[in-house]
Amino acid sequence: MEAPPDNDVLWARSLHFTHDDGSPGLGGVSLGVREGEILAVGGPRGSGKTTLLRCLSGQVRAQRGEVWFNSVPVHTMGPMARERLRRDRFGWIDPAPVLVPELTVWENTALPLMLRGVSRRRAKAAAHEWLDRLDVGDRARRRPHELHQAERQRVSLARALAPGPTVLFADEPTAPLHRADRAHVLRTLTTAARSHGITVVLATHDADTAALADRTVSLLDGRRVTTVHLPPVAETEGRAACSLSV
Ligand SMILES: Nc1ncnc2c1ncn2[C@@H]1O[C@H](COP(=O)(O)OP(=O)(O)OP(=O)(O)O)[C@@H](O)[C@H]1O
Repeated sequence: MEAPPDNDVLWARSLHFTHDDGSPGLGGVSLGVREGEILAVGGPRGSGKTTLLRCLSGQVRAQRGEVWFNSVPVHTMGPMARERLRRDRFGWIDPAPVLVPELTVWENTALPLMLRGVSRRRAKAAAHEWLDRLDVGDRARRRPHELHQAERQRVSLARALAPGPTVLFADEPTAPLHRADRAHVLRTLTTAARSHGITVVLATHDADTAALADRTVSLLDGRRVTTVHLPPVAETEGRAACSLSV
C-alpha cells in the first residue's frame, strides 16, 4: 500500500462507490487536498459531489479505493474509529440546517464541543463567539423554530466551525440562502477557515461559490473531469466550454 504525499491532509485514490440500490455513485475518483486549502468540488446535480464528500469524511466506506487522512488510512478503519475521527477532527455542513429542536441556538452550537469533552462554560463562550461572528448572536437563547431558514444555516456554520475542525466538509452550504446572504455567509466561512487554518472541502454547482476556493475539481457522472474554456473563435459563436474525462 503506497502512502500519500506528506503535504496532503486528505488523499483519495481510485474511489468506487455504488449505492445500496445499485445506482452508480463514484467511478474511480482520485484527489489530494492540501493542508489549509479551500477545495471546491463542482459538477452538475447527481454528478457525485455528496457521495465523494461522504466517502472522504468516513461517513460511508467506498467499495474500492483508498482514503487517507494525515497519512492514516481511513478506508481500513471500522465504524467506531471512523465515528471518532469524524467527531474529533471533521466538521460537516448539510445543504439544509439540521439542528436539535429542543435545544437553544447556543446549546446547539456548543454541542459538538461538549461531546469532545470541553466544559459547558468554555463551550458556551466559544458558541457565543461564533454566533456573533455569523451575525446571529442575538438569537442565542432562541430555539431553532423561532429562526428564519437563513439564520438556522448560519447557526449550522457556527456549530461546524466552533470546535476548530481540521477539515470542514460543506455540502452546498449556501443552498437555502438568498443571493446577498449567500455571499456574506460564504465570505465569513472562507475567512474563518483561512484565519484558523481549517481545510475546507466544499461541494457546489455554483460558479460564484467555487470562485472563492483556491482550486476546483469537477465531477461528471461520478468521475473527475477537466473543464476547458475555449477562446471565442468568432463574434457570433461566443465562448465555449467542454469537459474531458481524466
Ligand atoms: N442514497 C442513494 N441511493 C441511491 N442512489 C443515490 C443515493 N444518493 C445519491 N444517489 C445517486 O448517486 C448519484 C450521485 O449523487 P450525489 O448526491 O452524490 O450527487 P451530487 O453531485 O451531490 O448531486 P446534488 O447536487 O443533487 O446533491 C446520483 O445519480 C444520485 O441519484
